[in-house]
Parts: sequence; structure tokens; C-alpha cells
Amino acid sequence: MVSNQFISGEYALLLIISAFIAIGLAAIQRSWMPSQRYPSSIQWVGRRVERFSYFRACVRHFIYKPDLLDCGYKNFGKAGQGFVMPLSSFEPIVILPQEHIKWLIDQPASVLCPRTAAVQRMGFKYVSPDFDAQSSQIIHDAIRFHLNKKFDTLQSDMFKEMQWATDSRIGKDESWNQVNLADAMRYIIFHTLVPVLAGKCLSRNEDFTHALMKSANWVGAGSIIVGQFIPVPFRSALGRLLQIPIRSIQGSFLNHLMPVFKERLHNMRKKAEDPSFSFEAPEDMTSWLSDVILKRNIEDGAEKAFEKAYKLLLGAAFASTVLTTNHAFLDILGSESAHSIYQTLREEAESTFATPEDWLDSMKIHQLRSTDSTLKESLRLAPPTSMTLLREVLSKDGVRLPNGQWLGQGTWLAVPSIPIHTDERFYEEPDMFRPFRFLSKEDPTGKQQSRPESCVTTSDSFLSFGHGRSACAGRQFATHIMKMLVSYITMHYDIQPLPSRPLNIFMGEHPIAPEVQVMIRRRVTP
Ligand code: HEM
Repeated sequence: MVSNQFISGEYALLLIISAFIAIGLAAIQRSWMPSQRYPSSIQWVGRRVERFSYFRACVRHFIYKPDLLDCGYKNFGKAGQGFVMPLSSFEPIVILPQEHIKWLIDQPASVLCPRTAAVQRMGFKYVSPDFDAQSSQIIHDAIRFHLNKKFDTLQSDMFKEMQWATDSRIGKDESWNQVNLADAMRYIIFHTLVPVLAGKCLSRNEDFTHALMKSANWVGAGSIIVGQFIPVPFRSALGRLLQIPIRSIQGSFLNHLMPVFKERLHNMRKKAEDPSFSFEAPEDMTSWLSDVILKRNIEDGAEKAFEKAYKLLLGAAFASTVLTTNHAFLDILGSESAHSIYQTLREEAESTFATPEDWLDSMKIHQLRSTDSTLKESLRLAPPTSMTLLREVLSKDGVRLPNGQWLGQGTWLAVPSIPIHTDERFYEEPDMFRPFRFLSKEDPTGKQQSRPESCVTTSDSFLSFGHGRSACAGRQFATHIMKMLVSYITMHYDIQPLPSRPLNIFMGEHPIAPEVQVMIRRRVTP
């Protein structure tokens, strides 16, 4: 009797503990994965019938698997249905079929917001907490009203920096040398950018440029780790930890940049007050941001506003430019037709830049059709992210998809860029790297389009720069730099082809080109 009582007491205790654990786990599941994140009307991929199945599906997919997205696309997307993709951060995303893209980009931001989900998923909110709507607006204005209209005027400065950085990093040696391709691309692109991003006065300032590169690396990697691997409750803590080195690196470039900004702002203010004051603001991002800040009347917080906007600008934009150039060279060198592709690009560069002065004429870059198509093809195979057009449902009543499926407020949705880019409905031989495919756009009806699609043209089957109102604002500039660099290298260097295209690695959902050493030599000048 005594022993029976003891067993039942122990049993009761066990029951109570189990109940607490179950309630606790359910609460964790609810707080990490609010119910709107897994709408009941939409099927999952990678989820089994088991207890805590949503939770366990996300744990199983801690390492992002591109095959799972592909599988969902083949089973549901191609049939015009959305599906739910489990993710390591316990924030499942509804993946829409390609047919819904037009509907998605037409929704106003008050219904589907492009910002709220992106700042979480890209982790900026945690590693770079300065991020706010005002900084974003300042950047947009500086890009729209200044950079996109004026970067042509900086062609000569950009070319001189690119030439100097390429010659000093890759060398002028006419015998074969081993070069880390990714490092070389990063070094050259950031040096090319300095006259535009900061001003000529900081060109070739190695401390400054090194800090810019380091900051872009830390913010890029840190934001992916925090935003895509860490569940919400732990993000702030890890974000705070990462902010320590990131602030210190940002401090290093700001030490050089802030005195330039302060002087520029002072002179621009004086000029605004007194038009006879003799000062012409140089064309560069420091002046353009100052102009936007002055026009917005951010008098007191001007320095802080500049700092925040600048940090945001450096966030991911230039890392994507480096990464894309790296992908393009690996695609070319790893192709079976490496030699002939390289030769075609070289001939195009040689005919476009027949004299040294041609490099100073920014209009010449528009003639680089084959190079443009090659970059676009690389971006098709390796867009910056596998899932793009990330949106959060903001409207209180949720939204109904064109196929009748309903999503509640707070649901995240996105579009699968890599599966769409490799769908044979949109591209012939979709897994092949065919660099010149965009020179004459394939048309399913067999008709040839009169105007080839350029790299910056987005569509519902080319999503590497996004599509619609929130498509990449800096894509003209990024493409300009990349085309210039590919031409300069093909024209002045031989590179040995690779045995095959080295496979990309996935960091979160981003395809990253591996570090590859290539054999390179300066061409023997006639
Ligand atoms: C090859 C290089 C680049 C790639 C592949 C790229 C790609 C992208 C993508 C996919 C988006 C998101 C679009 C969306 O959500 O719909 C984006 C947004 C953006 N990009 Fe780029 N980008 C690149 C370079 C740059 C550069 C160099 C700049 C700045 C000069 C820049 C500025 C921006 C801005 C401001 C946005 C936000 C647009 C908005 O929300 O309205 N990007 N980019």
C-alpha cells in the first residue's frame, strides 16, 4: 500500500513535469513560430507526421538545403501552388509560384511590406542597429538623384583607381602567378569605388579602404548568421556581441571619413547661405549624402544621419558586387568553352577600348554587350539569394493569393529565384552556363526579340536584382563597375582555365563562390 502510494505519487510528479515540459515546448514553439507563419491551407516541404512537427522540420533544416526549395518548386510551385519552407531560424516562409510575382510586386507596401521581414532576415536590425527608415530614405535619395545620374562623370577617376589596383594586386609580371581570385576582386572593386563612395582625397588610403572592406565582410557575414541561423529570442544578445568588433571596424573608416564630411557639409551650408562663397562640391557620395541631409533639414543630427546612412550603404551592396564578379570569372574559367568565351570577351574589350582615352569615356561601357550578357548569365545561375522579393503581410485582414489561398497578418512570403532561373519553361538548357544567351533573348514562340535584354533589366524570370518598385537601386552602377573590370582583366591578362566550375557553397540561403587560386599572367605587350 505504502509502495503503491509512492508509485502513484512518483507517477503524478512525472505527469506534472511532463505536462510542464510539453506546455513549455508548446510555448517556445508558439513564440518562435507564431501560427501565422505556418498557414493551415498551405502544404509544407520537409515536414513529417510527428510530434512538434513544425519545430522539428525547422531543426532538421538548420543547414539550408537548396534541394528542398527545388523539391517544393517542382511539386507545388510548378502547379501554381505556394508551399511553406522550414528554415533554421524558425521563421518559415511561404514560397509563391512564379505566376504570382506580378501580383506580389503590385501590392502596396501597406499590404505586403518589403522592409519589415528583410531587416529581420538580413539581421541588420541586430548587427547594425542604426538602421532606420530615415537612413534608408537618405540612401535612396542619394542613389536616385545623384549616383545614378552622375557616376558617369567619375569614369576617369574610377578607371585610374581600377587600373592602379589591378596592376598592383595582380601584378605586371609576364610569367604565371598564383592569385586568390576572390581577394583580388575585393581589393580591386573597393579601390575602384573609393573616389565615388568617399572622394578622391581618400583614394589609395590603404587604412581607409581596408576598413571599408573589413566592415562590409563583418556586417555581411554577421547579419546572415544572426538573421538566418539564430532564433528570434537569442538574436539581440548575439547581435550586441557582434556589434563590438563591427563598431570598432566602422570607427576606423569613420575616423578618415568624418573630417571630410564635416568640412564638406560646412562648405555646402555656407554656399547655400551665400551663393558668392567660392566652393564647388566635388561629385562623390560624401557630397551627395550631405546634399540630401541638408535638403531634409537634418540640422542637429547631420553627422549621425551621415554615419548611419553610410554604414547602411556599405551593408551588402558592395559585397554583392564583389561576389558577382567572382562568380562570373569562375563561370567563365570553369566552362568547357573557357578559352573561346575569354577570347570573345577580350575581342569585345579590345575593339571597345581601342585607345587609352576610350577608357575615360563612360559611354563605351554600353557597347560591352557580350560582357553584359555574361554577367547576367552568371547572376541567373547564382543570384545573391535563393529566395527573393521577401515580404511580410501587414494588412490586418491578411491577403488572399491569386489562387485563392489565404495568408494571415505577419506571414512572410518570398519567391524562389534559383528554381525559377533554372526552369526549362523560361530558359533553354537552364543548368548550362551559356554566357551569350541574352544577346538574343530566347522566346518560347521562336521569335527573336529585337532588343536584347541587358543585365539591369529585371523580369519575372530574372530576379537577381529583385523586380518591381523595390528592385535594386544601385544595379546600373554595380553593372558598370563589373563590366569595366571584366574588360580590363580579359584585355590585359591571361588566366588558365579551371578543370571545372568549382561548386558554390551556401551561407544561409546565399550561394557563395568558393575561394579559388587561379594562375594568371600579364599579357606580353606587343
Ligand atoms: C551585383 C551587385 C548587386 C546585386 C546582385 C544586388 C541585388 C539586390 C537585390 C536582390 C535587392 C533586393 C530587391 C528586392 O527586395 O526586391 C537589392 C536592393 C537594393 N540594392 Fe542592390 N545589388 C547589388 C549592388 C548594389 C549596389 C552597388 C548598390 C548601391 C550603390 C545597391 C543598392 C541597393 C539598394 C538601395 C536596395 C534597396 C532597394 C529598395 O528597397 O528600394 N545594390 N539589391
